[in-house]
Order: sequence, then structure tokens, then C-alpha cells
Amino acid sequence: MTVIAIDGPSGVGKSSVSREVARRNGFGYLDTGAMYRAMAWLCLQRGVSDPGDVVEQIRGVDFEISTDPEHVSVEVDGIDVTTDIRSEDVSTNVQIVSSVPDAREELIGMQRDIISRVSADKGGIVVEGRDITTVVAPDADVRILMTAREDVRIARRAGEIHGEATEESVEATRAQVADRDRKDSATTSFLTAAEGVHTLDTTHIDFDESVEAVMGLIDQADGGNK
Ligand SMILES: Nc1ncnc2c1ncn2[C@@H]1O[C@H](COP(=O)(O)OP(=O)(O)OP(=O)(O)O)[C@@H](O)[C@H]1O
Ligand SMILES: Nc1ccn([C@@H]2O[C@H](COP(=O)(O)O)[C@@H](O)[C@H]2O)c(=O)n1
Repeated sequence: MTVIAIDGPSGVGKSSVSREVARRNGFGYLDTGAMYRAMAWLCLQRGVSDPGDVVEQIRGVDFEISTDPEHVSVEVDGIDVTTDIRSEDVSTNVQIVSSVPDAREELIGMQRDIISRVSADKGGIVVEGRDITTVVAPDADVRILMTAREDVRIARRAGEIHGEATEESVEATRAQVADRDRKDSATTSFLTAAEGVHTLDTTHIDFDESVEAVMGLIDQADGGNK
């Protein structure tokens, strides 16, 4: 069973690269950010923002996340929220959940259960987020911190949202990316690699090269285990 842990800031390419790496290896894929987003969606729907109440919402919810890299989906209380959790409202308010230590403990427990079950079932899993290499799966077989210069990440995200990275779209995206990283830095450490974690700087490499670099690190770890 192989566990690949990938962390990094907003827009660096964690989700897209992790999904492709999972696909190529026949592994499962877990987007932990989608879990925080789903719980934030739930709290926003119910008008809950008090930290104590946030934890209660999470404990009582019926939650499903697909770990199939070919088909990513998220359900909360039987409602498909796959698209809604990507809204600007959720993106700017996700910290109502991710900044609450008890809420994190709940989600980390769920993430560890999924990692054990799916890696046993599929032979491996690629898990991505902000605290996977350090807190959720510090014993993962391969641990990677993906980085890229902030202006490059903003241009990538702007291209994704607006179709192309024009001056206007870049400005509109800048605050979102930088703001989220600043807020997230208060609870998780994803800008510098912890001991034993590989840093993969993607500033000057494209998507395919990033995937190849992760595949190379997996091969390297496999070689070391033989
Ligand atoms: N190395 C790369 N070079 C160029 N573009 C890339 C690279 N890696 C990913 N991308 C593109 O950048 C965009 C953002 O990637 P992605 O959504 O995977 O980032 P993320 O780190 O998961 O962000 P977030 O944490 O905000 O969800 C996507 O359009 C993706 O195709
Ligand atoms: N391990 C993680 C993953 C995510 N978060 C929080 O969720 C937000 C959304 O994550 P995306 O990867 O979908 O951008 C993120 O901004 C964090 O607040 C987290 O705390 N830990």
C-alpha cells in the first residue's frame, strides 16, 4: 500500500497533478480541501459560524466523497455539492471550518479512515491538502510540498477561472489567492517543507512536467523499498 501526500498553497496545481498521478498508478485520490469546503458549504447554508456549533454540524452530517480520480464528487446530507463548494462564497469563507481546531480533528479522523480503507482497497492513494505531509499522514511513503511563485499561481488560477490570464483577470484573482493563503497560514504550514518532505518547485515547469516529477519521486521511493 502506497500513500502519496502532497501539500501546497492555493493554485499551485495540487489537485490536478494529484488526480493525474492517481490515475496513472491506478490509485485512489483524496481532495481534503473539498472536505473543508463541503463543511463550510453546510455551515453557510445553515447560518452557522460559531466555532462550537461548527463541530456539531460536522459530527451530525451524512458525508460522501468519491476517491475515484476519474469522477470527483462530494455529497452532503444526500445533496450533490460538487459544483457549489467551488463558489466564491465558499472559497472566501472556508476558514469558518478550517480555522477551528476541533473541526480539523473531526476531518483529520475522517481523512485517516479514508486513507486506510482506500489504500488497502486500491493499493495506494494520493492525498492532497495543506497539512497532509505534516499532520494527516506524516508516515506517507512519499511526501511532497508543491510550490510556485505567487504571480505564477495567480496566473494559473486566473487562466482557469477566466479562460485566459489577462491583466484584468489576474487582478481579480490576486486578492483571492493571496488572501486565502494568508488566512490558511494561521492554522497550517504549507509554504516550507518539513523535514523529509521533498520540495517540488513548479514555477518554471508545465503540468506534464510536474506530473512526471511526482512520478519520479514515487519511483525513487519504490526503488528504496526494494
Ligand atoms: N505545473 C503547472 N504549470 C501550469 N499550470 C498548471 C501546473 N499545474 C497545474 N496547473 C494548472 O493550474 C490550475 C490550478 O491547479 P489546481 O486547481 O490543481 O491547484 P490547487 O493547488 O489544487 O489549488 P487550490 O488549493 O486553490 O484548490 C489548473 O488550471 C491546472 O491545470
Ligand atoms: N488539508 C487541508 C486542505 C484544505 N484546507 C482548507 O480548505 C480550503 C480549501 O482547500 P482547496 O485545496 O480546495 O483550496 C483551504 O483554503 C483551507 O482553508 C485545510 O485547512 N487543510
